Amino acid sequence: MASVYDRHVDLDQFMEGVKKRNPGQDEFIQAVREVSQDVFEFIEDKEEYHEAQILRRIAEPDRVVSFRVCWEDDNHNIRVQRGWRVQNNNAIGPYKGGIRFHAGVNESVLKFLAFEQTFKNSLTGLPMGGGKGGANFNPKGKSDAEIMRFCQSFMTELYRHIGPEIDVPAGDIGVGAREIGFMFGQYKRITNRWEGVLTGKGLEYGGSKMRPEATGYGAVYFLQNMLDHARDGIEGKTAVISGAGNVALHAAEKLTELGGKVLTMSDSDGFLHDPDGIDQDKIDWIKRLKNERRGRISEYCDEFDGAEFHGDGARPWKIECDIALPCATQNELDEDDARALVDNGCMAVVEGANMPTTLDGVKVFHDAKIMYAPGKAANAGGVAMSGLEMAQNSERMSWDHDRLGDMLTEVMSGIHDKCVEYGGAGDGYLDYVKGANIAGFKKVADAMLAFGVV
Ligand SMILES: NC(=O)C1=CN([C@@H]2O[C@H](COP(=O)(O)OP(=O)(O)OC[C@H]3O[C@@H](n4cnc5c(N)ncnc54)[C@H](O)[C@@H]3O)[C@@H](O)[C@H]2O)C=CC1
Ligand SMILES: O=C(O)CCC(=O)C(=O)O
Repeated sequence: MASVYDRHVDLDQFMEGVKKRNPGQDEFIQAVREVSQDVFEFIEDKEEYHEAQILRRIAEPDRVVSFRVCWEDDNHNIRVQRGWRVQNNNAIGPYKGGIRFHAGVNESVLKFLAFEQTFKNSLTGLPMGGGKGGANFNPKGKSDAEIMRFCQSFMTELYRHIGPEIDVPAGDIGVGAREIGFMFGQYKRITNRWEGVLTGKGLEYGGSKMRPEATGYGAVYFLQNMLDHARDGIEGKTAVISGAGNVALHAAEKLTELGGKVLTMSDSDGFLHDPDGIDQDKIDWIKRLKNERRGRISEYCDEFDGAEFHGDGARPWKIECDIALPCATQNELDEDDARALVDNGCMAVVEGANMPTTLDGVKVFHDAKIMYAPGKAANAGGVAMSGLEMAQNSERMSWDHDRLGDMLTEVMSGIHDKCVEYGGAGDGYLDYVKGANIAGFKKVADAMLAFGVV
């Protein structure tokens, strides 16, 4: 048995070590395995990466901070939640990544997200390291005042760990413009500093145009690049989308604009199927439902004739489509779902969410040789726009919509190019997972080599 210090452990021995060091952290172990299988192949004949134990170091967060978040609900009950910030790696820039408020948040989920973010941020070409944070707080059904008190309490601890040159959080599930506003206000109050410490801010106080749209639009631009590469296009294609949040709605909007027909959207209660297509007017209605009335997606079927709701947490993957865009959460598309998509003729899967497909599901897509873009490549438009928000804050300027739109399309096609460069499978199939993993790894690894043993 090789020791953990042996620089020539194989993939299985490496993963045994990861499992031992991170007991019970299934999501984190899954994310490390997905990256490691490609990176091991890439570094096979590259002694410098083995010697410096680079992969082992990237898979060990620089630090994980956890803290108590105490707040008072509207009935004057004292509530206690746990908050975290995982600072995974800052080799190429300040830690950067969203904050998630969701009942299912735990250390494993945030470690997997921070690990993935490290490679994603590297792929954007911008100087950002990888981090992620959040709390096991369920915002569903909470009043605005409760959300404000929770955000203020969360920031009252988090502020000491972040800063524009240290770690710059943003939104993620359960954290949108409202929550970023409350957290930014509290940071400013505590520190007496106005600085670009968060991204996804409102336009009145340093936010970037295009940030709300960037993740969903970027995913569709990535799809466009994939289809171009295969000499095809979006016009006339049907799409199945999960989620009804920031990423899902903007992906639906851009797909519709480019001539695609969106058939489904979902939330944790289930999914709606609208065979007539969810057009821009319907998307605007869902935006108001989710962002203003904070209602459930099932209400759509009371409003629009011909749409059907599938409840009990049902997922939309059995609906026949050309394209699938999982845009809700991790592990929402398993092996059976993947098989249903392939059997129904789906030609491309593009991940708006982070790690929405299980490892067995990914294998189904690869075996069937359909186009499959992992989240770290396809949903990088959001964090790329956040990087541009940081740049605008640093130079005290605000760039216009067209300039930012052009930069977003350039970043997405740059990521596609990197996947093409590193993702060739030898038989003509383009393995986007391999391409994204290797290109994302190489930049971070080379920076770490330059620093020596730190
Ligand atoms: N907001 C951003 O800029 C980025 C978000 N992402 C990823 O995209 C995904 C969605 O994030 P956002 O749209 O920002 O969040 P959001 O909070 O705006 O929307 C999340 C959506 O997912 C649904 N959802 C949450 N948990 C679920 C569950 N257990 N089962 C089924 N549906 C569930 C919610 O009902 C909601 O429709 C996440 O995986 C996030 O990490 C990735 C890159 C950037
Ligand atoms: O904009 C950001 O900093 C983070 C976005 C994010 O959380 C993600 O890419 O998963």
